[in-house]
Amino acid sequence: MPRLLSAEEMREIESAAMDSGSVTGRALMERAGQGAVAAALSRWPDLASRAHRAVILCGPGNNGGDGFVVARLLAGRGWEVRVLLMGDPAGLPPDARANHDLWAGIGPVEEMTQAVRDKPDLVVDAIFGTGLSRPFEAEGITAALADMAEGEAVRVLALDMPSGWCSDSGRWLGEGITPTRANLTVAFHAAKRGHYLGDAPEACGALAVVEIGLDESEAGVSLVSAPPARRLMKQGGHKYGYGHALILGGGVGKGGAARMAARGALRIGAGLVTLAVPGAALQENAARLDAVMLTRMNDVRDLAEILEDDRLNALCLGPGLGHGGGTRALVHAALEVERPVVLDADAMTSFEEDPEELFDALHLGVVLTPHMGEFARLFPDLAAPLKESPEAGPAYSRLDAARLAAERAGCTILLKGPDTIIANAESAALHGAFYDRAAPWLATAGAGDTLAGFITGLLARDDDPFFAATAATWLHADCARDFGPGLIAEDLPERLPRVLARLA
Ligand SMILES: NC(=O)C1=CN([C@@H]2O[C@H](COP(=O)(O)OP(=O)(O)OC[C@H]3O[C@@H](n4cnc5c(N)ncnc54)[C@H](O)[C@@H]3O)[C@@H](O)[C@H]2O)[C@@H](O)CC1
Ligand SMILES: Nc1ncnc2c1ncn2[C@@H]1O[C@H](COP(=O)(O)OP(=O)(O)O)[C@@H](O)[C@H]1O
Ligand SMILES: [K+]
Repeated sequence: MPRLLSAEEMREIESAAMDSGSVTGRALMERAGQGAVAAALSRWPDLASRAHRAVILCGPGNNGGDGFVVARLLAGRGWEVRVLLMGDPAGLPPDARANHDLWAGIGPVEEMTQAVRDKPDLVVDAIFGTGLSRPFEAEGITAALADMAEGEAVRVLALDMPSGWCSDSGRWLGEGITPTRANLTVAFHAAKRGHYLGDAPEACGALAVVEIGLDESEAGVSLVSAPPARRLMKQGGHKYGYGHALILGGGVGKGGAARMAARGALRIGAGLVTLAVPGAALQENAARLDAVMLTRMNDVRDLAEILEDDRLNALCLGPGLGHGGGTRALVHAALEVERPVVLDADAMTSFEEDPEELFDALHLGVVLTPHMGEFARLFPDLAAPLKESPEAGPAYSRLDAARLAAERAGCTILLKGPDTIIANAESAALHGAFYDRAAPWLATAGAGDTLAGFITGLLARDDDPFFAATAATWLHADCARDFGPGLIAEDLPERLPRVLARLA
């Protein structure tokens, strides 16, 4: 899986390469500028066909240095280029200063005033990249960038990050100031976490990652990519070889969520799936189910009895289960048998008065699948800082919150959203439903129930919670993308055969 870096990890990789003598900072900066120009011309071929007008906004650090390189390269293509600098050239770091001086031999460096009134063909935002450490305070500039990226006439190219967004957290560091936007953001060497977190992906527009000659490394967190087909296909054997998932369902008239989870678990390849519901709800469920089996479970004693069959090797509790003491007792019984368990929705919310009671009972085989609301009920102190405006970068992120939660809970956490984070004590990964993987159709009732079913089905086949959570998340988004507009949650399991066939 591709790696997503923090600013610090990026600086370490860069320093290690420079210390080894394999590359200089100047060379990296030159390649960054070249890569940015190439990415822009490839995205907008009309800009490649003849000379145009550009305004380059350079900041006080190395991001600004990249901007001077871009200015020089565009001028070399015959473009009319204006360069505006924020701050004093004497304060620029050495490589940026050198590129400033090269540009100064070609054209003037103007002071960046509050407003950018020009309407050129291309504006390059090289004000701040990974080094932004304080809130960005220039409303005139940020509003102009946002405006231009919104309109049709001017293309906004951001170097590394649209300025003002924190590249570690994807959060806007400028309370009360209009957030910047770009039409294309070019990241150097690797994408940063902020390209896939929070509201920043939307502000980035499109994302291109350009190679600048640094070696691949294991630093960072994974960006979830397609799961390996070999772990998803069936190769002979008996249905019990693919596990038997048990999904607990709700009472009369409340069975839809669990039925969708059950169907998801079966479609993703669990050998067998059984839905356990109260006696009163058996009939209505029987009328809606065929391949999914049904069993009666009126209370926790029934559940304990059902679980005596140890072929039931993955459990799902939550969708439509109802809040309260009854659900808490079921969760305890499910956790006691120490089998892989997905706890979703009501199974988590039932512990909001005393999350510690839940944490004490969790084990490594558990996957908790909260959306932000549910997360805040179980981990209020970890969620609260995400609601306050950050005062400095790098800011606390959803990734930080999910990792801390996983540590506290001692299991795998899957924090849902367009940016979904999967974390446990050993690993963390981020799935971004952005750019060419946008899946806005997942914002529909029951999408989460289906995801819980996908995870449970994979856990029945392969008891690795981190794999199950990441693979299910990728497949879930792929099903939504494959279906497209008009998606409702029931469609998700029905798209799995196509998505799986494409992977094979
Ligand atoms: N690390 C690397 O390997 C490479 C970095 N490159 C570029 O260098 C950038 C990082 O450079 P820097 O670390 O110099 O960081 P930046 O250029 O992003 O900004 C840092 C500068 O801005 C100042 N600053 C931070 N917040 C401010 C605020 N709110 N108002 C005013 N000033 C503020 C800092 O004091 C510092 O002088 C990357 O984003 C990328 O564009 C590229 O040249 C390629 C290689
Ligand atoms: N705009 C979006 N883009 C991508 N994925 C989304 C979006 N909105 C929601 N999702 C995904 O859809 C699912 C919704 O789950 P959840 O909030 O639990 O809904 P429900 O309770 O209705 O099932 C999650 O997997 C979430 O990551
Ligand atoms: K920038």
